[in-house]
Amino acid sequence: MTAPAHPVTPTGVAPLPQATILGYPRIGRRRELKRAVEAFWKGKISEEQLRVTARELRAATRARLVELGLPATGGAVPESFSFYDQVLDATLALGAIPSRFADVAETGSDLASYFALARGDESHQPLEMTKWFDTNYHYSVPELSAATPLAANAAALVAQLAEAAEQGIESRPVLVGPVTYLLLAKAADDAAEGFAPIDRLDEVVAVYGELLAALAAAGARWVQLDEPALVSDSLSVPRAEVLALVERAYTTLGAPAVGAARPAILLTAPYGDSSAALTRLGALPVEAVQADLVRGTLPEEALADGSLAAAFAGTQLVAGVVDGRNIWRTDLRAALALAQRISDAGIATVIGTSNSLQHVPHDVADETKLDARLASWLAFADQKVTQVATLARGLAEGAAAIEAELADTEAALADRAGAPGVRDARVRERAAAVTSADRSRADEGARRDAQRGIGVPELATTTIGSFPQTTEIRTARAAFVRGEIDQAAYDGFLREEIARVIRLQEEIGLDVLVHGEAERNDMVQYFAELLDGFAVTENGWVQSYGTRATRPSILWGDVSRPAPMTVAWSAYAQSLTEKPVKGMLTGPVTILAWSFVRDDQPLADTAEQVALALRDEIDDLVAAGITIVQVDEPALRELLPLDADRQAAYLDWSVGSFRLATSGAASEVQIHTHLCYSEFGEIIGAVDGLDADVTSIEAARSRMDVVDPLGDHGYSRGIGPGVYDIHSPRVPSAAEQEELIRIAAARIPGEQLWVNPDCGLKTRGYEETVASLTNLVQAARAVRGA
Ligand code: MET
Ligand SMILES: [Zn+2]
Repeated sequence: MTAPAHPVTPTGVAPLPQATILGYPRIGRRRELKRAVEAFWKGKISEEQLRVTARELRAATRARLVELGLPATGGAVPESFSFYDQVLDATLALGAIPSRFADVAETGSDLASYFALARGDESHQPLEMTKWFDTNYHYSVPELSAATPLAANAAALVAQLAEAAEQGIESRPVLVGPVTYLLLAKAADDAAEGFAPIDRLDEVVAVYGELLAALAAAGARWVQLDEPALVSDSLSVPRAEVLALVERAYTTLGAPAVGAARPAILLTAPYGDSSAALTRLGALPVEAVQADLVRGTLPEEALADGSLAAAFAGTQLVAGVVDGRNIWRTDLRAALALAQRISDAGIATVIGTSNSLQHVPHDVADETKLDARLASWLAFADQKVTQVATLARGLAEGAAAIEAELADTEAALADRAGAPGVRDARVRERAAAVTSADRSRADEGARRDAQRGIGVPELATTTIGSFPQTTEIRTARAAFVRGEIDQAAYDGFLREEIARVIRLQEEIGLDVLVHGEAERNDMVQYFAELLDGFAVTENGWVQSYGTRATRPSILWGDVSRPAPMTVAWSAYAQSLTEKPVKGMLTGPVTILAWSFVRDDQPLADTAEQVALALRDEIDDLVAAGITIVQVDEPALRELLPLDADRQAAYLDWSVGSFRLATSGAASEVQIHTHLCYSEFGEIIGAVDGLDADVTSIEAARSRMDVVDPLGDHGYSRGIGPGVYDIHSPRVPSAAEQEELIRIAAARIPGEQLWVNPDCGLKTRGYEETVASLTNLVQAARAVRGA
């Protein structure tokens, strides 16, 4: 026999089964992984013990997925485990250890270097962390230069495949794809001027080729490569170019060198609309392509004229019809109809999720305290897997085969639509009556004059709101939640805490004080618990980064405010001091961004309802003697759609909701807002559009970089660029903070400039906080005196 004339492609590999998901939560149903990893960091368990826990968790996940209906063989079960972060996993698989970590890589075990990259150590700053697409998940940013080593390391992926095989499961390894990996990476500090990580695409693709060969040798039938870069207009290269890069990478990966083998490739495009690219993706030499059909749409024309089917000849299309970003039961009939249309066009169709289920909690069944009726409308990860399996059966055997499930979901959806609280006539009438006058305040000059009475000096010093959340605060809250102390005792504790924080700020000499937010477990959940229309979960944890998880609230109904939420605390704080105390609220966009939000009406409508509740809260704060109110919108940038076409509409409603919340305030009331990041180039117009009297932003790490664009934009109201980086326990000296104030003062007039930290202080300890704020006040005084 002669050598094959063409590369060994996986022709003949069994197609992907008709049901799959892109990934599954990996922190464990009771956050087992978090506990094990943190115990390992503290030296309480050994590396081997941690590895055992991780292995058990992975085994339990695979078994659960099969139990829920994914086929055990054929690659339907994804390997989506990560000790910390999937982008960091790719960094290790590529051996792309930044040069500044070379010493760690030489000495430690793989796992030790992994965590050193993630968290840093005495001699290394950790990799930077930033938000993953438009989610609230944060990944570890790869750092590359032309010299960063690259060497395939498939050991972890191969080991997982073998574990699965031992369980009798043929699983599918998952990796962030090469184009997305490089577009999310940043140039290392030691990289040459002008170097961009994507310059190394061909080399990186070669390493992916080696990884695929190793997986094929270990018996993998399928591999999943995630390329969400395909749906984003917010990357360093235009979207059309991303597609061209993907074509270049996968043309190479799809046709390996003569004689080399690879698993079948599932290329995914989660988190957005890939419809414009789908025909070209189908034509690539890969065996399956996933499209997010929740956020995205189908290319209808190409579907109708047969060109989509032609491109997908020999390629399966994984229809992401089950929403991996939200917790609602899928409308199964609509999802089936959508998948059926693809299948009817002659395309081999697989039912899938829109993205990895890592963004939703494990299981509705773990919620014992949730209202049973609300629970019946929900689907967490496990329920979504079942839905995927059900839809696959419907697609294979016809709708009649799943009629009971279709009817059951329909009944739940109908029940939800008509349930009390989902639509509240009073809330709707009020929202319908909103006019543009409700979104505007007097002009800023008039406001400035009216606010002189508050008595704020030039270069006024303040903080962002929260003071350290001490163990005593957490202990008291936990005791209250468990019913061990009563409301009166808990309130008394909080009043003492507020009094202490006010005294402390007076001693330090700050100009505008805060009450410290000790009563808040979380800046969104606190409001969710007090507003109608929200529910909170017991075990609905979702990974935010590394071992950190949050429990987003569920916004299920029309939102209204049964009673004031913050007034008693703010009024009490104000009663203790002559200085102004800022009222402190979380804005509508941030409340939506950090909750699971109803999917039966536009986000814009929901934001209006939240805004109206906040508007009433501001009225009540002002009536209680508060003269400054801060409405935090740290998530304004995060919710910006990845799709450029949708950005203007988003900015319009998000700014509109903030203005609706704040414009009821008389000119004498000073409205502040806070955004905790500095890259707001694309949204600077929107930040201006909020029309807040004062905006505080993060700026210390970038050394006030943001001040110039603000000046260029002609920003004319108050601005507080942070001079104290609260992300580390380090105490910035007065001289250092003074220098930053001077950089800003060179560009921004003193009466516009505020002096404050980058963000809230809740994660800091008291000792460092007091020292840093004392230096901050001293720095401001030095600049004022000059
Ligand atoms: C993530 S922004 C935090 C703002 C809030 N007021 C705080 O100080 O904690
Ligand atoms: Zn912040």
